[in-house]
Amino acid sequence: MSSMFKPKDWKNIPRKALSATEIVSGLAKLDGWKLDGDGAHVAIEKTFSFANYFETIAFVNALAFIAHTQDHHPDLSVHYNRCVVRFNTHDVGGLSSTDFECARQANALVTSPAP
Ligand SMILES: C[C@H](O)[C@H](O)[C@H]1CNC2=NC(N)=NC(=O)C2=N1
Repeated sequence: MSSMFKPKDWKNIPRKALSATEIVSGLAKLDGWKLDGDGAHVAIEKTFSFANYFETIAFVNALAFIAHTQDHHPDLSVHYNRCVVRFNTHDVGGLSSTDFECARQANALVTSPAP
């Protein structure tokens, strides 16, 4: 299997739930993401908008690639011209740095690089 498809192996990487302070400072660095829910169901969420269904599904496919390589899977709500993306880490019963890293990568999919 080529390394580009190799999922991250979390077995020997300790993960912890972020504190409220860490969550607030993480969100401040992420365009368009907000906090939703609480307790073990707390999540970060963003609605990505597109011109049509084709663009929406192209985004979903690119996001699936990120989810696979990170071995971290968002909840998705897919509509004609938008996709609501929610990350949380069920392994820690809250939010971890992986949620923020995946959210950063999701944003990068729709952000054009500086000229
Ligand atoms: C064993 C496997 O790596 C874990 O269960 C991964 C899979 N994908 C996951 N996805 C999300 N969103 N949260 C997790 O805690 C999580 N854990």
